[in-house]
Amino acid sequence: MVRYKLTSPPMVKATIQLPASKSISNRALIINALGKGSYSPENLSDCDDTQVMIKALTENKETIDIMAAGTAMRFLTAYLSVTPGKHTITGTARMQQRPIQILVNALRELGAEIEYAGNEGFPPLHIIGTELKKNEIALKGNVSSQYISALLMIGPVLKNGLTLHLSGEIISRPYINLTLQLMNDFGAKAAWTAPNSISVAPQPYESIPFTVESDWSAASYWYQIAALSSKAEIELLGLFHHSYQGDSRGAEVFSRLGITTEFTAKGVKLKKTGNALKKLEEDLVDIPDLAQTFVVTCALLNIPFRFTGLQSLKIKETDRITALRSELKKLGYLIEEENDSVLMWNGERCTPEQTPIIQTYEDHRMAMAFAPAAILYPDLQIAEPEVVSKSYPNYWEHLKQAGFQIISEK
Ligand SMILES: O=C(O)C1=C[C@@H](OP(=O)(O)O)[C@@H](O)[C@H](O)C1
Ligand SMILES: C=C(OP(=O)(O)O)C(=O)O
Repeated sequence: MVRYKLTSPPMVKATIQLPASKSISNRALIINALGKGSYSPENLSDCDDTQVMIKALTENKETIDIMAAGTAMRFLTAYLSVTPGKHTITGTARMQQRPIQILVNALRELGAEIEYAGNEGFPPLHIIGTELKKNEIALKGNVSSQYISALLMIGPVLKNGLTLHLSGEIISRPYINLTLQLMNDFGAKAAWTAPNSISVAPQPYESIPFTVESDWSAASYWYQIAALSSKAEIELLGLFHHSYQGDSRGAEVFSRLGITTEFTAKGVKLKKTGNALKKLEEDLVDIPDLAQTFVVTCALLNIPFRFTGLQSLKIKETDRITALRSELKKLGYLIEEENDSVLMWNGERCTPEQTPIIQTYEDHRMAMAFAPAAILYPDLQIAEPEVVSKSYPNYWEHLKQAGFQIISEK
C-alpha cells in the first residue's frame, strides 16, 4: 500500500490552476444529454467522477460502473429511467452501501421501472427506460440533495413537467439551487414555488455554449494551507466572486480564520491577516464538503469549534464523522461528536503518535484535508494518496509546485 510522506516548504508560493467543478461538470453533462445539445460543455473536470459520467453517456453500455461517484449514480439513475434501453448501474463496494431508496421510490411513483439487483435500497440497480406519466410527488429532503437534483434535471423532458414537495430539513440546499441555475441557463423553467416546493415546466432544454468554472471545494485546501503556513503567497485560477457553487461561502468562513480573498480578473489571491477568531461556531448544512477542511484547520490552529448540520457526513465516501475523529486523534486532538450531526472541540488534547500515518478510507477529502497538516507535523504520511483523483487528480502535483516535498513509501 503506497503512502506519501510530506514535508512542507518554509514558504508556500504558488499559482494553481484548480480543477473544474465536478458538480457543475456532471450536471452540464446530464442536461446536455437530455437536451441532445449540439454544443459540448467546455472545461469539464478531469476527475474520476466526471470521467465515469462521460463514459456512461458516450459508450451507452448495458452495465455502467460509476465507481465512487455519488452524483453520477444518482443523476444517471433518473436519466436512465427516461432514456430508452435496459441498463444495470453499479459502483464500488462503498457505493453499494450509500442509500438510494428515496430516489428510487420517487422515480417509481412517477412510473419508472427500477429493480434492486442486490440489497433493497442500495445500488446496483436494473433500470428500463420508459415514459414517466405522473408529474407531482413528495419526497424527503433531509438525506441527500442529489436525489432532488437528479429528479429536477429530468423534469423538462417529462410530458407534464414535474413538481416536488420536500419534507424534513432540506440539506445541501445550495446544490439544489446550483441545479436550478444550470437548468435555467440551458433554457428550462424551474424554480422554487414555496419554501419546500419546486416546479419544473415541460419545456425542453436548449443547447448553449457553456464553460465549467473552477472548483471551490478544491480551493478550500489551499485556503487551509494559507491558514496553517507562517508565510504563503497563493493565487487560485478560475474562481469567480458570484459563483454558482455554494462552497464559495468557504472564503467568508476563512476570513474569520485569518485568510482574506482578493478577487482578480483571473481568480483569487489569498492574503493572511493573522486575525483569527477565538472560537468558530458554524452550521455546515449547506456546505458539507467543507467539513473536513474546517475541522482539521481549526484543530491545528488551536481554535475550538462547534460545527452543526453534519448529518449527511456518515453516508458520504466514508463515515466522515468517525474518520475525522480517528485520524485527528493520531495528531493529538480529541474531537467530540453529538447526534451523528455535530462535531466539536474545546481544546482537549492527547499524546500525538510519533509518526502518524493518516488513513484515507477511499475518501479524497480525507487525503486533501489532512495533507496540509504536514505544515505542523513534519514527515506526516498519507495512506492511499491516489484517492484524490475522485475530484482533484493533480492535487499532489500542485502541492509539489507549491514547494512541498513528497516521498512515496511502501
Ligand atoms: O449535487 C452535488 O453535486 C453534491 C451534493 C452534495 O451531496 P448531498 O446532497 O448528498 O449532501 C455534496 O456533498 C456532493 O459532493 C456533491
Ligand atoms: C460527497 C462527495 O461526493 P459524492 O456524494 O458525489 O460521491 C464529495 O465529493 O465530497
